[in-house]
Amino acid sequence: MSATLPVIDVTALRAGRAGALEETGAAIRAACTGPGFFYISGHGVPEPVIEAAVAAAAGFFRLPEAQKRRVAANKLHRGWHAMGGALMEGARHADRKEFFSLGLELPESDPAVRAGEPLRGPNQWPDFAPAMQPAFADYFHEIGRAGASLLSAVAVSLGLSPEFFAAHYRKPLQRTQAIYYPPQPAGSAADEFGLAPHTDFGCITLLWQDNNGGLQVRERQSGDWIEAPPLPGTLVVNVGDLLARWSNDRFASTPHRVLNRSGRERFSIATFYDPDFGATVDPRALGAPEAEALYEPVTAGAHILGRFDRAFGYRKALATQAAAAGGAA
Ligand SMILES: O=C(O)CCC(=O)C(=O)O
Ligand SMILES: [Fe+2]
Repeated sequence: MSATLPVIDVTALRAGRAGALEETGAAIRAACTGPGFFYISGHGVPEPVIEAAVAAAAGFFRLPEAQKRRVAANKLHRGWHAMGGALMEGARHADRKEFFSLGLELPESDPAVRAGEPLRGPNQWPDFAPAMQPAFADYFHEIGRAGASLLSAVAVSLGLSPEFFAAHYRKPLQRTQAIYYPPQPAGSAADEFGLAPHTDFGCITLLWQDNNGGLQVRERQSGDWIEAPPLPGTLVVNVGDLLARWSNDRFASTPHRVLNRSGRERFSIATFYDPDFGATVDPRALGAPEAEALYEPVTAGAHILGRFDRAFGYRKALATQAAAAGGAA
């Protein structure tokens, strides 16, 4: 018998109906202390916004590599990440995926950018794929609203005021990534994946996936990999390491992976809805008594950068360049 992940309708939550925070919060608590994964329906991201983003991404990924390389990921993590650039911790093979990453659009004049806060600044839009900017700016905005609304119920599910997270999400480190998975080649090894088993780095992830399937989640009790199949009109939501840590491990950050055996191109859009760079993530702030706190406080930015440095080839290259520049000086 295959286990199924819960579907939580967030329509009432978004509408601000009486009792919705508590009801949705209870369902979220059950899901996050259980499988660590759930679906949301009624998320409010308009279907045309999703369709436009997916169409733009498909067009972009099908362009020649030489063209995509013109927006190769910069040190702000913005732009195109080529196949082979991401190696999950503990994996033997790099992921068989490409992705395009954007974040909060901040002008060079923004105080955080001027202060040199890592990962902050403008997005890197491909002028040769002009549909990308309008489509993904819209998607980023809409999915961010869905994330903020969801977090109000997550806060209640943790016994906090609904506004708790908003104070830590003034300039969120939200990263939205359009991902392209080519079909898994026949005869590939058992440890080759579109996306190798991993846990997400940040707080909460909202994922749109196409109809091809391929996302698998590790069931916590059995250790079995179960499918998280596409369900029309839903997003998949999961807890990341930073929220597990904040919750003092009351919430589970569950390993998951992608294996695109559909024989077709698979597209998804993952949004890591993460807090301000300087947000302090401390289980004590969520009520863990000092004697029971499992983790030291960490800033969201330091944690996420640390995980980036271990997973992404472009960051290793940057570190090598910086070391070489330092050595030459
Ligand atoms: O593409 C998917 O279905 C999953 C993406 C994911 O888990 C990630 O990007 O962290
Ligand atoms: Fe993930």
